[in-house]
Amino acid sequence: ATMYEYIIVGSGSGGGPLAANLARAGHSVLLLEAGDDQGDNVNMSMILNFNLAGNDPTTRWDFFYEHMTWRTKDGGFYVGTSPPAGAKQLGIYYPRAGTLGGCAMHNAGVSALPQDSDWNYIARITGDDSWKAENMRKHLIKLENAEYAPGSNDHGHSGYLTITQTPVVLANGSDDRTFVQIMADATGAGRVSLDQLVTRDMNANDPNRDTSTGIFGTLRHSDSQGRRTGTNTYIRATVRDPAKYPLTIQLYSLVTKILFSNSSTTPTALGVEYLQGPSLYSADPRYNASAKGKVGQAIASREVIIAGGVFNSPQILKLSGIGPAEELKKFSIPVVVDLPGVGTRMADNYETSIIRLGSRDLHNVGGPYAVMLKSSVANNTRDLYLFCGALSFEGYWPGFPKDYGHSEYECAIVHIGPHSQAGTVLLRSSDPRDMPEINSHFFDKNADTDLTAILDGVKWARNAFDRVPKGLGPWKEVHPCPSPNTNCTDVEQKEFIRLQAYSHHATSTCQIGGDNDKMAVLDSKFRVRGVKNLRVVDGSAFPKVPGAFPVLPTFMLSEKATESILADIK
Ligand SMILES: Cc1cc2nc3c(=O)[nH]c(=O)nc-3n(C[C@H](O)[C@H](O)[C@H](O)COP(=O)(O)OP(=O)(O)OC[C@H]3O[C@@H](n4cnc5c(N)ncnc54)[C@H](O)[C@@H]3O)c2cc1C
Repeated sequence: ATMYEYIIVGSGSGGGPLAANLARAGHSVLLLEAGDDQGDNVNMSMILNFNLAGNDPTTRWDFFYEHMTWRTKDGGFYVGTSPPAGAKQLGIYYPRAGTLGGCAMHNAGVSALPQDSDWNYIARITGDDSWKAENMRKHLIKLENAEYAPGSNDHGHSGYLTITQTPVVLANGSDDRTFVQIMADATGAGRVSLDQLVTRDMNANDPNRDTSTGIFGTLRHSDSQGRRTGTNTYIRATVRDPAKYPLTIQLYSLVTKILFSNSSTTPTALGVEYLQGPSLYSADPRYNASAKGKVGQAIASREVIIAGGVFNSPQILKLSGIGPAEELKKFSIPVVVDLPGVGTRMADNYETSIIRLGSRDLHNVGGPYAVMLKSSVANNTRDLYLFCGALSFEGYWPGFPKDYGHSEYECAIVHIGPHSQAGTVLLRSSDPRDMPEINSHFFDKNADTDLTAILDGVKWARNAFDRVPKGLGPWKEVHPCPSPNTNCTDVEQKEFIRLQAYSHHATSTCQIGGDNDKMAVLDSKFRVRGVKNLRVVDGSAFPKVPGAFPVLPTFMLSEKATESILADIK
């Protein structure tokens, strides 16, 4: 097997930039990625094609949680709570991307900072002040190229992650202007101009940022031509010059386990074993059980870094003997370290939507724009992120989204910081090609408080919608209170939200935590507890889901890990 200084498993927003950064610092890196490179596929490369990207079989990894999506007898899909006879339950569809660049290649690209309190929480539980929000902004400045904020010293301008604001064109008399005006009035924006509102910087370096509410522009990791930036573009730019940057990318390589040396008292990661071949993971819609792949090994002289994402990083650790001993024994996996926290305490945002159909087609409606709110149960900071526009987004199922025609208008509502953090990723078998069993346990704790927050968002949007002038309205509500039943109760609406809530922001299955926390998987420098030369660097490392959207925080986490890893060499 060839030897590299670092082996990184997975090229998402955690692993991808880390591989590029370490190579740019002069270290030899092998980046192993199960998928292939679809960077030139326009579904992926153009950010506003994100719905096509999410459905593209060349990058899709299809995971399912408990309830909601069913396979019908005729081979189709049913989504809902009254499946037809004979349908087989699949669960909530939870898309991921198995491709060079990971989910940052098919996500909607919304790039929002987490709350400062999310960073400060990590500093508090670990005693490592380098995680404090005031110390994390430098990572944003290093990685971003904030095209939307030229000249601002609070933002970076030479990083790999170009961020732009999706324009909302407020032509006089357009329906967009009417909607934004209605929303502005509902937020009490007063005399602030609409153009100012739709370009407000949600990532401003403002001590009051997390308590500010109202309308903001939508930031995305793409350039002004709409081209997606981030993982794939940064990796490609780095590998283009192999003489300068010693980065090797090996695609179609599904890592099956970490190899350890037992020569010292602490197990030490030496390298990895993988299977080489296309579509070897069963979440891939092109998976063929009879194509087994070719076994290979790679050795790391310094470290192995796992960055397989929130479902795969805990699976890889467990398959390698790091996880709850009881579970590993069940599958006859020799225990390297009994770490009970691996694959537990999974966190997520909850998302729902209010969708309405106007009385006529909507004209010139673009967007979306963001509305940040504080619900009646918020603790001081804003806890709802709404994105509103002429769209219909009700969660995921293969083939999403449903098109309700040209009169559709929606506010999708993301709940920041829900209480429940009880999701699990459990092995189904010891076969690395099997998907793990995933259970979100949404609304497991303080459910009514979270449901109240989300319902506040629904009611706020409904109230705003009701202000539209005649001609645009009257509306027909698709949900949560389907017309003509405009009198549905809070209990009915909460039940709808509870059943229908979806998400795509799962984190925290290999959490950073304090030394006294038995469930902590990582220390504050991303090192896996109980072993040497092994770290996890991806969304699974967050102890809580960061803010309303995890991708920008994960890019920042990757910079933080770069700093920690390079510091350990000196
Ligand atoms: C449809 C969708 C829309 C989203 N929209 C947004 C948004 O607008 N804004 C936002 O902030 N967030 C959004 N997210 C979430 C966000 O994109 C993810 O949280 C983030 O990209 C996760 O990064 P990661 O590095 O943790 O993991 P991933 O991006 O999942 O990367 C993991 C990588 O590891 C590879 N891998 C896994 N197992 C193995 C193995 N055994 N061997 C080799 N390689 C392996 C995978 O192929 C993948 O490339 C969205 C997610 C989805 C699915």
